[in-house]
Amino acid sequence: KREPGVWRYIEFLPIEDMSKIISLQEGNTPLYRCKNLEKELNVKELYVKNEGANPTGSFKDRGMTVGVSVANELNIKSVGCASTGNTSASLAAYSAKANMKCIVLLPEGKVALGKLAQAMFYGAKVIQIRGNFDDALEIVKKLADERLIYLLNSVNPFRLEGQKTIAFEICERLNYNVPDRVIVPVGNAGNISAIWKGFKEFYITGLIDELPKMTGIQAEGAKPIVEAFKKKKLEIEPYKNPETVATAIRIGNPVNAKKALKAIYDSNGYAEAVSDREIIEAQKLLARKEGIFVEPASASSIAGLKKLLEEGVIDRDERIVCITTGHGLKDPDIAIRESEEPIKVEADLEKIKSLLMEG
Ligand SMILES: Cc1ncc(COP(=O)(O)O)c(/C=C/C(=O)C(=O)O)c1O
Repeated sequence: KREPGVWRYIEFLPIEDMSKIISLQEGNTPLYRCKNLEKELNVKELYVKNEGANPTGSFKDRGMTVGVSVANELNIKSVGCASTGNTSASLAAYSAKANMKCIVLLPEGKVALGKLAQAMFYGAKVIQIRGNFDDALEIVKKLADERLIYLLNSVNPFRLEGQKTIAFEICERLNYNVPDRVIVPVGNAGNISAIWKGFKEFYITGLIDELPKMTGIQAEGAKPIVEAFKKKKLEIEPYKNPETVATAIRIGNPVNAKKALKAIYDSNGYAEAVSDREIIEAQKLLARKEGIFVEPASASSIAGLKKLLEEGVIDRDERIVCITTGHGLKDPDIAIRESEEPIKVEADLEKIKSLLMEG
C-alpha cells in the first residue's frame, strides 16, 4: 500500500534516482466538504482543498519537493528564488534539508510576517530589495543565467510537476468523480497551469473521463490575466505597480500567463478579479463558517466563487473545488487588524461574567 503525498504519484514525476528525493511529507492535504458555506452561498456541492496544511503552510511545498530533489540529483550546491513570501519559505526549508545554500529576494516591506520569519529561520540568505516581486524575479533570472544559482521560481518546470499532484489528490478523494469547476487564486500563474496539467494527465491515462473548468481569480489591483481573458487574448499587458492587500498575489507580470490562459481557454473556464474588501470578507467567512483559516490571497478563490455565482457565470448545481493556497498564520497582522479588538480586564470573575452577559 502506497503512502499518501506528492511521491505517491512517482510515475508522473521527473526523478530518476529515488535516493535523491528531498521530502517533508508534503501533500495529502484535506479536501473539506463545506456544507455551511454551501448554505451561505446557496450552492449544491462545495469543497475546499486546503493547501495551508502543507509542511511550510502553502502549496509551494509540492513544487519544491520535486524541484529541490531534481537539483539534488544534479548535485546543485546553491538555489535561489524571488518571492512574495511563500516560495521563499518553502525553498528555504527544502534546501536546508538538502544541505544547499539558499538565497531569496523579497520585495522590501511587502512580505507577510510569518513568511519572512520562515525564510529567515530556515537559514536562507534573505535579501530585501527596494522594488516589487517582478523586479526581484528579473534579478534572480540573471543570477541563474550566470550559473550563480539554480532558479526555483515557477519558470522552472519541475515546480509545476510537483504542484500538479493537487489535481491527482482531488480525483482520488472524489473517487474519480471530477469536479465541474476548480477555482484557483492566481499570481505568477504557475499553480492554475500545474493543476490543469494534472487533470489532463489523469485524463490521457484514462483514470478520468471528463475535465473541470479552470477558473482563475486575481486581485483588482493585479489582474493582467483577467484583462487578457476578457479580451480573449493570450498576451498580457503587465502591471507596472500591482497593488493588493493579498501580498502573495501582488504580481504584475506573471511568468506563466500564457500557460494559465491556455488552461482557462482549453477547459472552457473563466478568469475574474475581486476587490481587497471582497478578499478579506471571504477570508473571514471561511474561518467563521468552516473553521478554515487561510491567508488573504488564498481566500480570493472563495471571493471569486461568490462573485461568479452572483454574476451567473457559475451554476449553483456545479460540483466545485476551491483551492486555498496558504495558511492564515502566514499573515497574522492582517488577521488581527481585521478582527474585533480583544477586551482588556482584570482577572475578576464578576467583571468577566458581566462581559459574558453582553453576548
Ligand atoms: C498563498 C498564495 N496563493 C496564491 C499564490 C499564487 O500562485 P501562483 O499563481 O502559482 O503564483 C501564491 C504565490 C506566491 C508566490 O508567487 C511566491 O511565494 O513568490 C501564494 O503564496
